[in-house]
Amino acid sequence: MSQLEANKLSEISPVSPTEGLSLNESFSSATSKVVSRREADKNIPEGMSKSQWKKLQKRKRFDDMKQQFQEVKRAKRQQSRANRRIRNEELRAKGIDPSTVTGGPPKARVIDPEDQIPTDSSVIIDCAFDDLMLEKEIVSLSNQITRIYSDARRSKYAVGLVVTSFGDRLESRFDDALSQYKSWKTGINFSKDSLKDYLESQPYVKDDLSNVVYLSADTDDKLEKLSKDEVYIIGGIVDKGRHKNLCQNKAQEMRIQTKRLPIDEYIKLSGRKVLATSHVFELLLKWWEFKDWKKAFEAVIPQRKLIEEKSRED
Ligand SMILES: C[S@@+](CC[C@H](N)C(=O)[O-])C[C@H]1O[C@@H](n2cnc3c(N)ncnc32)[C@H](O)[C@@H]1O
Repeated sequence: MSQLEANKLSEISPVSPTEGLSLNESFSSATSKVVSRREADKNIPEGMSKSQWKKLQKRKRFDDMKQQFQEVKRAKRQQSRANRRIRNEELRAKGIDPSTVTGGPPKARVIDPEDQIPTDSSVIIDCAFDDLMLEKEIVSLSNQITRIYSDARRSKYAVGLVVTSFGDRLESRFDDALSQYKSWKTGINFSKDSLKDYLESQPYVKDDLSNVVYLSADTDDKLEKLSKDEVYIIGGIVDKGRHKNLCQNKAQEMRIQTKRLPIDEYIKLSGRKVLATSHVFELLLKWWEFKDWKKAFEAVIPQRKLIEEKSRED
């Protein structure tokens, strides 16, 4: 880090108004506030009631706090910008293009659907596992779906995107905290239908389901490439590995073929090679872009998890 950058960081380090005060200092600061409020009560302007005066003082305190809060926010923004600059410089020094690394520079803008290249393929996020998740996992899944929608709208390639079995706590979470989803008219279809009912209602799905692939980490069959006219299903669940074979078994019962991503070849993950729903979706989009798994993994999976080219060849 250059001295200039270090100076900048120390200048903007956010400190809350009471941070660094001892308990005694905080107490005496609070006590002095009460005293000064009493003092202030003596200054009630003529013609103003005590409650009007209190309201006015409260408003003033709120405005002061708001200003402090905004300053802290601004400082945090500046700090993360500075951090990003440093990180990008470090990546460039290693010969890595920061735009190819997750969490790199700002993402591409939303692309007009008219300008996206059609892949004639679809992705279904199967969300039939509401009762298997903890509350915080529902929150995580809803955030992942938001990210999936955003990635789909920024991708050069268009895929049909559907969420099936949309209901229960997942729907409530969207209604309560992510209600903007109701205005997502293009790019994603939230369907209450189960996976089975949805597939049956779609003319592009073959009767024998031969153009449908359920993605699962629990199969030996590798997904070598994506093809047009195919439907890829990703399990919409966050389970921290509690429910092994869940989607594999469901697909088998529905007579849908399963395929796994060719992870072993490209990333080092200890144990089962299970990725988050949103990462899998992003990988599919990147495959369409590069037509190459290696490049897709490099663009999506954090650098530290990628197997170095050399050790891979060894
Ligand atoms: C967090 S995982 C869910 C794991 C869950 N226990 C299961 O049975 O699939 C979310 C979904 O991402 C997809 N997925 C994750 N890792 C994968 C891999 N290595 N290959 C193919 N699909 C994968 C699967 O569709 C999976 O259901």
